[in-house]
Amino acid sequence: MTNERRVLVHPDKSSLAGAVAARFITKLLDILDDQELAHIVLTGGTMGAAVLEAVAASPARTTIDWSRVHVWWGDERWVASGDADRNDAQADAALLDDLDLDERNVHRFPAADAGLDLDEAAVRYAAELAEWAAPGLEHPVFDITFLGVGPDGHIASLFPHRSGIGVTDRTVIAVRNSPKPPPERLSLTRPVLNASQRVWFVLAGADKASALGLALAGASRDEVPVAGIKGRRRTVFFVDQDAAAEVPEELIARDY
Ligand SMILES: O=C1O[C@H](COP(=O)(O)O)[C@@H](O)[C@H](O)[C@H]1O
Repeated sequence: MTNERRVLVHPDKSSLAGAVAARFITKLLDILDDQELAHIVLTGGTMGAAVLEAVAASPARTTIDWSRVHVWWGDERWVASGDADRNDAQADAALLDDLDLDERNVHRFPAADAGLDLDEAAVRYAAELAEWAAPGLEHPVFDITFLGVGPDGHIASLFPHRSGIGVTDRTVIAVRNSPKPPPERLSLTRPVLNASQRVWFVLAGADKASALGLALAGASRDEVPVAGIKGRRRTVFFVDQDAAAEVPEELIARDY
C-alpha cells in the first residue's frame, strides 16, 4: 500500500460531497469490521458541512453502528456553545443530531462559555485526547481525519506564517489573532493530525486552486500549512474541478 498523495477530482461541489459521503460510509463499515471502535476527526468549513449533509441524506448511513464511532474535531472557533459559528454546531445541524451517537463519544472542544480561558480549554481537550490515547501516544490514532483547506492553505486552525503549524510539543494549541474570524480558536497540532491512518482533504471552489497547486508543487508548510499534513496510510485530496485547476495533470485521477 502506498501513502502517496492522491487527488480525486469530481465535477462540482455537490457530486464531490456525495462521493466523499459514500466513500466515508463504506470505509467506516470496513474499519468497524476490523476493530471495535472508530475514531473520526471532523472539519469545519463549507465542504465539512456539505459532506456531513450528504451522509445524512444517504440511506446507507443506517448500516453503520454509530454507537462504536467516536467523533472529534480538528479545530474549533472560540465562541459560545451552540453558536452557529462553531464547527460542532454545524456538524450537529448537518448530521450528528440525526445519529444515534452516545454523547460521551462526541468529543467537543470546550466552548467560550464553559468557564475556562482559552489556554485552559486547550489543556482540557489535550487531557481528553490523552484519555483515549493509543499506546505510547498522547492521543488516539484517528482512523479518518477530514480536513478542509482555506484559500490561504490553512488546515484546522493552523495558518500560514504562524507558529502553530510548527508546534510539535503539544497536542492542542490555543490560537490568537487568527487571520480568519473569529480571532480566537483551538486546534489540534500537526503531529496529531499526521498520526492519522487516513487524511481526507475535501475542498471545492476556484479560491482553493492556488493553495492546492502550491502544496502539491512542494511549497513549504509555513507557506501553505496543508503541505505539512500526511496520513500514515492514505492521504487523499477530494476536490472539484475548480479547486483542481492548478494541480499537475499527472497527479489527477478523475473519480467519475
Ligand atoms: O475556519 C475554518 O476554515 C477552514 C476552511 O473553511 P472553508 O469554508 O474555506 O472551506 C476549515 O477547514 C476549518 O475547520 C475552519 O475552522
